[in-house]
Amino acid sequence: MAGALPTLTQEPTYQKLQELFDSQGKDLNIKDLFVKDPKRFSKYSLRLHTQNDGEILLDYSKNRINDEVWDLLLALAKVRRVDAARDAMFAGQHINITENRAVLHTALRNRGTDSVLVDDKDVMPEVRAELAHMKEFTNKVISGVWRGCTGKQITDVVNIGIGGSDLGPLMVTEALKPYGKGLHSHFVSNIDGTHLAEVLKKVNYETTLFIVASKTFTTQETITNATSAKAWLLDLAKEPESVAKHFVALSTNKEKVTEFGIDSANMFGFWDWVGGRYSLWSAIGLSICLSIGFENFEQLLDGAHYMDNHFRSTPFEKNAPVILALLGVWYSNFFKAETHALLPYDQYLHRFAAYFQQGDMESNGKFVSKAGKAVKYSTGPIVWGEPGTNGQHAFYQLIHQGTRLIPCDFIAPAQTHNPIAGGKHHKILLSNFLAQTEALMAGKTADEARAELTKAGLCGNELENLLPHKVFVGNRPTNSIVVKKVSPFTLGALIALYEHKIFVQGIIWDINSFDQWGVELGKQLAKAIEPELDHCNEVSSHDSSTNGLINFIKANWK
Ligand SMILES: O=P(O)(O)OC[C@H]1O[C@@H](O)[C@H](O)[C@@H](O)[C@@H]1O
Repeated sequence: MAGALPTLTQEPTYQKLQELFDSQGKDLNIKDLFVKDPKRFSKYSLRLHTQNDGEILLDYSKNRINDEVWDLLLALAKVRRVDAARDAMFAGQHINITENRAVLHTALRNRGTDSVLVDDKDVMPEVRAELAHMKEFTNKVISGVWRGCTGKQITDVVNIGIGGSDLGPLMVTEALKPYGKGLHSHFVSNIDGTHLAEVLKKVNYETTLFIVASKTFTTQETITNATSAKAWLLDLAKEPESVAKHFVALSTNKEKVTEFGIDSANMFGFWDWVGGRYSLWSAIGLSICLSIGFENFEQLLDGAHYMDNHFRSTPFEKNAPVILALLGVWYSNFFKAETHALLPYDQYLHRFAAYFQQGDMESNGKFVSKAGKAVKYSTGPIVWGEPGTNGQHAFYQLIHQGTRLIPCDFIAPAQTHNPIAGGKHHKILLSNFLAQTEALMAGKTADEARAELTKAGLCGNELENLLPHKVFVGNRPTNSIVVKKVSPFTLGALIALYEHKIFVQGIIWDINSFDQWGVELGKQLAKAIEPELDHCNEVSSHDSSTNGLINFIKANWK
């Protein structure tokens, strides 16, 4: 076993990167780099050939890197032993050290014949059995063999879950709407009664299937929502037996599922080595299966498996997740960029950024190293974004002319599922995507702006006053990821690409990307406050702000 690594900032390669950043890296200008090197695009882009869904292009040439920087970043991945860490994950080692668990969402989409060992046991037979159960159930519901308590066919599926038990299924179901098999999908996550109430207004109890999705089956929001949905059903159906026709559970906790009143025959299981935010590939994906059919779900798994193989077997310089991760480290740790924008130019991907807010921020939003020491460098960025072109008319102003550096990933499909108006919409959409990355990189100099204003007839003070506002400094970095079409396969590959990017960054930052203790404190305090809301007396046990808020609410909520 190799010895412990120095802390990141003591790592000689990191220190060399810092020197390089100070001496020249911070001043690299992407536009100049393109002028100097006509082959820059072919040098800093990758084309991944997939079996059946065309190529995936990753263009990372519009970044503030040159060969020297890039070689050192690649060297950093090597000295931080990303390869050994990756192999340990795929081998089922307990890399989630604070929970003493393996991290094996990759086993869920292991489409080959290889076995995957966790604590010396091959988990693949169980994984395949669970997939077979999901397939059987999906086919029964879609074909109408599975019927509601009054004999009617299921038309609506309501997934009740939160966090990883909601965001993935919701994002994928939305992204793959063109592959829908006819069932209407609904998602209830928020404890706010409005969420459930609004969904219940839209559905008929006789034709609705509720999926209670919770890894632990103890999450307060999910259990409360599921209990209210069950009460709604029983109120209308009258018969307790109706629950068996209208409720299924996705969980690792059989005991709690049974306690809730769902027959274990209607439970789809998974395992503690599947993290919540990596669980859409497991039984948690049942609502995806019901939306797009099991064959398409398998395509999603195939796409992710394709990316897993790419990540496992490709040298770092051609390895898409490693490339994205290193660029993120360059901007977070050296340029001190605080955020990272995900900008899909595809309306179907409108929840993509929201999904990776959990994927990235819950994984890498950590301030202590694996050894429990406070780190002295930035870890996970703030992830955000909206689909183009909506974002352009909202926050792109700040990306172009604000004072902060915001590295952006643009994601676009060459083909649309909706080529309406003879493809005009898609052509405009893609032109905007292409123009934005060009504009962010090239900017507009004062001379260019002056020439434009002069041409428009301005002169004198009027021109001089307006001029600085018309300048774009440019040099804003972007990655572009282009797929042929957003299909189940390409989406699976894209999601796995980002999962592995997050993994690589977690290794470089020496943090545990697989726990989420930071969500617990608020839950604990909420449990203490809840009974206080029932007391008639004013509350005085907290700080004066929290007391004031509680007492104001108590005085006004009834
Ligand atoms: O699936 P469960 O057990 O209901 O958990 C839902 C979510 O619960 C949150 O508390 C966690 O931060 C998430 O990671 C998790 O996905």
